[in-house]
Amino acid sequence: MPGTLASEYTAWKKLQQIYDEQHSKLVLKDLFAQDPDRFSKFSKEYVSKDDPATTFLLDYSKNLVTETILNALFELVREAGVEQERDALFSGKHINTSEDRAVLHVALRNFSGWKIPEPGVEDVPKVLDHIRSFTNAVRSGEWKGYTGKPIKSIVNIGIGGSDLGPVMVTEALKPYSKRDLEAYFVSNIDGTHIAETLRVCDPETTLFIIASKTFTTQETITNAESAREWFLGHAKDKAHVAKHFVALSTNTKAVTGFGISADNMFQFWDWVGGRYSLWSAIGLSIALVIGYENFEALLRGAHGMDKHFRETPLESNLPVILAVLGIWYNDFYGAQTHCLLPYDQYLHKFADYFQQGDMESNGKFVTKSGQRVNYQTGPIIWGAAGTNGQHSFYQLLHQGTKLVPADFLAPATTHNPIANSKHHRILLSNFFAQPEALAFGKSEEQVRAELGTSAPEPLVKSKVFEGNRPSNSILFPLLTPATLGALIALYEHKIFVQGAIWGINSYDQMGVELGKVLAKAILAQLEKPSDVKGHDSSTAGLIHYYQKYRKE
Ligand SMILES: O=P(O)(O)OC[C@H]1O[C@@H](O)[C@@H](O)[C@@H](O)[C@@H]1O
Repeated sequence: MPGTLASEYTAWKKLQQIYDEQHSKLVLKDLFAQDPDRFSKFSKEYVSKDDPATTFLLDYSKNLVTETILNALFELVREAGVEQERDALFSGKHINTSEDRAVLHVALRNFSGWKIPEPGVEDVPKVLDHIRSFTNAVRSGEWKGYTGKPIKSIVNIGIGGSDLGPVMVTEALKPYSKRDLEAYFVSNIDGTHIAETLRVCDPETTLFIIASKTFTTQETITNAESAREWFLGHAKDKAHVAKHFVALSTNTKAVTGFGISADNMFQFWDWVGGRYSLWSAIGLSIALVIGYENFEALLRGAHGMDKHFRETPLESNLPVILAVLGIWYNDFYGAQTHCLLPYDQYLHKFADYFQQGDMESNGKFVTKSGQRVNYQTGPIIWGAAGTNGQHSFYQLLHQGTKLVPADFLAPATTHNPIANSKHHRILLSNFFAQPEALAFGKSEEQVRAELGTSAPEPLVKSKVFEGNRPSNSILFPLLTPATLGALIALYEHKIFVQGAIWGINSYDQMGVELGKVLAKAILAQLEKPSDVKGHDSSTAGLIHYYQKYRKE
């Protein structure tokens, strides 16, 4: 319930007691040995009600849980009022309380006609139509640049939620992309990012997409201004901007002020959070790259998961299951991080994307009612595409001193079955082997048997894998737009459930503000040492050192 600290719930206290009494006895090897049905009990197949081809298997049997623990976790979900909060989300209640906003990314992919009484929702189909017609015009070559040539490159200029979703999805769905349309993404204020991008672009055939919800973000506006300057350096006439610059924003005034006409603006609304915005106009670059039909399939895939989340009882509700498992490790085992490990090169930006999705949503220490929490909230999200991670940080996952719960994701079939799918079989053998190794390890006896009795003791010890390290596995037939949509929505709703249990507002991002304000003040002081005022000696010392070397 809003206003209650999670640690005050009866179910939370019960979970603490269970943890204290049982955790040393929760050994995966034993749990599997004791119950031959463990896999079938603790795995679920998702099949979209709208499209049975959108399906995946979630195996959560390799977690340090029993039915009793899961039941206590579901009790926690009920006691925290997550179901009521979920209904509030879908009905457009202003659950982003600090900003007094609805949270309606689900309205951007609402193919069931759910009634959501929030201004702007009725305009969603109009914007989708705008995306469709513009995308078709650019992809067919009908949309021409200022010298009459079709568009060959698009440059999305945006940061955070206005960058990471399009980057992740266009990478993930590359097999569906128009290969003769190059897509670039410029986010960093570091001039290197825009400079290196412009170096390979031709002003006659490049379309700039300025993606910013607020249209005030310093990085994006500065990069957009530099892009416009570069463009006008070639095109000369300002009238040509209309053929080469479009904007994705909620802020019409700032967009037209920048010189982009309202006709070239794709609208969205303040109820779309930046990190939940790839489904909105922010997804224009995705639609351009994969085509409108595939973009819609992505949205439909997500909508299927919305339905599942809204309608499925807690015990079978996949986002809820992932959320409570996360809570169990984060709040009772004291795990600090959560690892996302897609065994799919196309998903190599998946962890980066959910780093913002999860950490900006749930990295909060006050509840919605302003109390300081006395428990851990959002985990640190990290990860890499398999098998690269195996040759890098998996050492710590297997033998380090930290508990790192992990999600493994993989497609059963590949878009690139080269060498008769030999690569893919090797990839998948690793996808199956790693969770097994993490869970069951290798005992000292096994090591001794392998090395023989004369093996030095330190060598034996160094080869032991304690095991008992938990993971989820998600296996899907093929990475299609709809499957990707379902997977993203799965994690979005997981984040929602966790935030609701912790009682925090998952939809504001106050923590990004202070640094921005300080940077603004410092920017005005960078010229002369005598301007540097009001800082601690460390910050002042750093600025003074910079000033010794600064060049125009
Ligand atoms: O889309 P705009 O408004 O440029 O914001 C871009 C990003 O800015 C950051 O400071 C965060 O607030 C993110 O949530 C947001 O996605």
